[in-house]
Amino acid sequence: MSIIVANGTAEVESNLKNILEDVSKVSIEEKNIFKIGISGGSALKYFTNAVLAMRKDFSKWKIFFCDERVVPEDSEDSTYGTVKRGLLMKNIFKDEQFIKIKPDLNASEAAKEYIQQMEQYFKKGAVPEFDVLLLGMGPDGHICSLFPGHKLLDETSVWVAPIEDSPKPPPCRITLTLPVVNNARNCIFVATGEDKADIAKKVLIDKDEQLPAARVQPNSGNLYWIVEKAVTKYFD
Ligand SMILES: O=C1O[C@H](COP(=O)(O)O)[C@@H](O)[C@H](O)[C@H]1O
Repeated sequence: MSIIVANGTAEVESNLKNILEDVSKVSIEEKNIFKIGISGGSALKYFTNAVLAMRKDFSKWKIFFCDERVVPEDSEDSTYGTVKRGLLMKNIFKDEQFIKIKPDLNASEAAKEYIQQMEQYFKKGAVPEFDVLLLGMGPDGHICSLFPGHKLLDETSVWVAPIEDSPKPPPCRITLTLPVVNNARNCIFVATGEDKADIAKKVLIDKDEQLPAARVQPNSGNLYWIVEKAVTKYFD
């Protein structure tokens, strides 16, 4: 595990940019495609700024969602909608580069349909291997839409699961499951702000596996934590 301590959010973004540039180059050289899963919330803002700072050809990128809220695309809660209102409009990516949910389905149907879309990009019968999963961590230690104490944390039978009782609104979402998260070639966390200091200590120092973020332990991939200095307040 690499913990990168950044002085402020601009440094968080530049570290993220550097890692994304390196790993996307490797994936494209090896396979002619780069498959990344992005998270919502604060991670999305850092992803957007990192991408905007890159001057490169993004045509080989395929962008999936680590989790998505089952809401209309024009809702502020829609992660795809937020991307669309930002990066797409700036002509950085084409719409067809995004593998997005069908928001008119219910959560259970949307999760099944998302798996079908993923099957076009990953080997059927094997756990999908993302090149990168960009992860955020909620103040309760949740990742994707996998919350502490929720039964979905132990879900191993599907790649993508529905959740209809998310403790954080909106309640209906779909999420990658932990076996998929831990099969990624690179998991990159970004965590900023003093309000994440307490949970970061529990995850990174105490390694409390009740917390979803502490259960991100890639099978053979790399784990990066890019944290703002304020997040490390209780590390000593
Ligand atoms: O609801 C969600 O929250 C987490 C964490 O968000 P943050 O704003 O505290 O960083 C996010 O990673 C996840 O994708 C999102 O759906």
